[in-house]
Amino acid sequence: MTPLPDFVDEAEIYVEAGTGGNGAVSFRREKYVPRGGPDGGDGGRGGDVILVVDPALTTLADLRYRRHYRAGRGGHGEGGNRHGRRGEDCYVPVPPGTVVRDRDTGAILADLADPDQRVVVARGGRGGRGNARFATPRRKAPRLAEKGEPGERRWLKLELRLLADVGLVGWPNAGKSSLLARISAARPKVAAYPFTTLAPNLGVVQRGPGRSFVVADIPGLIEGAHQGVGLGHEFLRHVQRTRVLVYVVDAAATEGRDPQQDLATLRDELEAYEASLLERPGVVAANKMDLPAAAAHLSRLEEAARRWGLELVPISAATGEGLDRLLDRVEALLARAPASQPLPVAERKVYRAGPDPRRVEARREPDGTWTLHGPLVERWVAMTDFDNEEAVRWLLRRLERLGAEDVLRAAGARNGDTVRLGPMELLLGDATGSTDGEREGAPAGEPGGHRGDGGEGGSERGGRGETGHGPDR
Ligand SMILES: Nc1nc2c(ncn2[C@@H]2O[C@H](COP(=O)(O)OP(=O)(O)OP(=O)(O)O)[C@@H](O)[C@H]2O)c(=O)[nH]1
Ligand SMILES: [Mg+2]
Repeated sequence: MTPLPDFVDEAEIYVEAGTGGNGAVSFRREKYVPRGGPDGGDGGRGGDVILVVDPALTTLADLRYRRHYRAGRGGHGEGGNRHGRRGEDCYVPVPPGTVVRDRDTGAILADLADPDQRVVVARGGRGGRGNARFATPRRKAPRLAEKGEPGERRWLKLELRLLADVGLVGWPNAGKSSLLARISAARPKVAAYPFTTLAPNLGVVQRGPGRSFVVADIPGLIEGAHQGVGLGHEFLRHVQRTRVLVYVVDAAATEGRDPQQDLATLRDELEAYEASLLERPGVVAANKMDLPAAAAHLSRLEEAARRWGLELVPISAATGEGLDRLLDRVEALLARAPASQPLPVAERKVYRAGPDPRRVEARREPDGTWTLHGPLVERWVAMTDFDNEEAVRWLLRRLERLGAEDVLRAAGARNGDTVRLGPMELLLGDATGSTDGEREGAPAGEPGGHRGDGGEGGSERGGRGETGHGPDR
């Protein structure tokens, strides 16, 4: 049998959410009160592992190199009813079209087709409750606090499926590849579709501005494919994702087969795999019409097609005859075909994450200073004790990871501009410069003022999947 083509892109990764922080055992200490009430805060929730669709990605190749993804642990609670901070989430970028399964149960967790979909695949553990929560009228001084719960962990199996609009199906040698080459090569604007590993089988057909669709040339179907014979299921799985089918039939019967029978068996195979495939809009391309033998078969093939409710277009991938008509027809079917259906998702535990909390915006205030906005930024700034040098440094590192400086500069901020973070004012400087250069940019009048930990050169960082390692994973 033909070896499996590099058609299915797969990867297995291990995801582990952060453990919740422990609750604290602590008692208030006040003057003249020998022993105050319990004031141990709760531990923070562990971070989640979140898959994020990144439309710039086209393969799962990156995930084969880095296989373990862990989110940060929640902070421990502290005295004074201070709760631990939430563990940092870990983001794993995946290409559109990624189907996510639990490796061990096989259950489909998500079908990530939308360009901005995000899904939590491992939830962080709950933080433990501090002893303040355990006080009762009878037990005023509880000496116990909960431990944080472990985060979810599991192995995932990721599969990249084609998201082609049109699938070319047919017997080996019917001329599917020739057809694809022809409709892709005939127009100079056609670009190789960027799925590198899948490139030989995918083409973008561009019929005019804004009128393009993706065609998949699917390896030849043979009888028994639905049982896994030949490329079997691999192939049929991809057919499932297309919206329109083109049945490519060798009308000249060059292999000595009966074209009419070919079409019938083709339909049988599709039906046996999944009956609904028969209802998918389709058109029969009677290929090889340039060969004299073809004419004799045409009327019977046409009749068979009509019985299935399919229109037939005679073509020749060799000469180009009939291709415009075929593509017109395909376009018309696509216009009416429903968008491809996502796969049914098995597990309800998985939820869709909200909008990306990492997004940062820079705003220019009326007084000419800059401020940063975004869910994470705002939370962090609110959380930071600006009198604590360590805390401020922590905040700046976080902001650097989010690419805050790039955002500021993209928004028009220049060296020497002031950036306000809570009560602190920073001067934007040249991060690549020497330490001397950095001194220049030291904020004026800020006790123990800081700048973004300059040396780490922000823009390359904080990218793919590298985020989210908590402090003590
Ligand atoms: N005369 C003629 N030959 C054709 C035409 N289209 C394809 N062929 C020939 O038919 C043979 C098979 O073509 P392919 O395009 O490789 O067929 P395929 O359907 O992709 O085959 P598999 O990949 O094996 O499933 C090649 O020798 C082509 O040159 C056509 O319109 N006219
Ligand atoms: Mg081929």
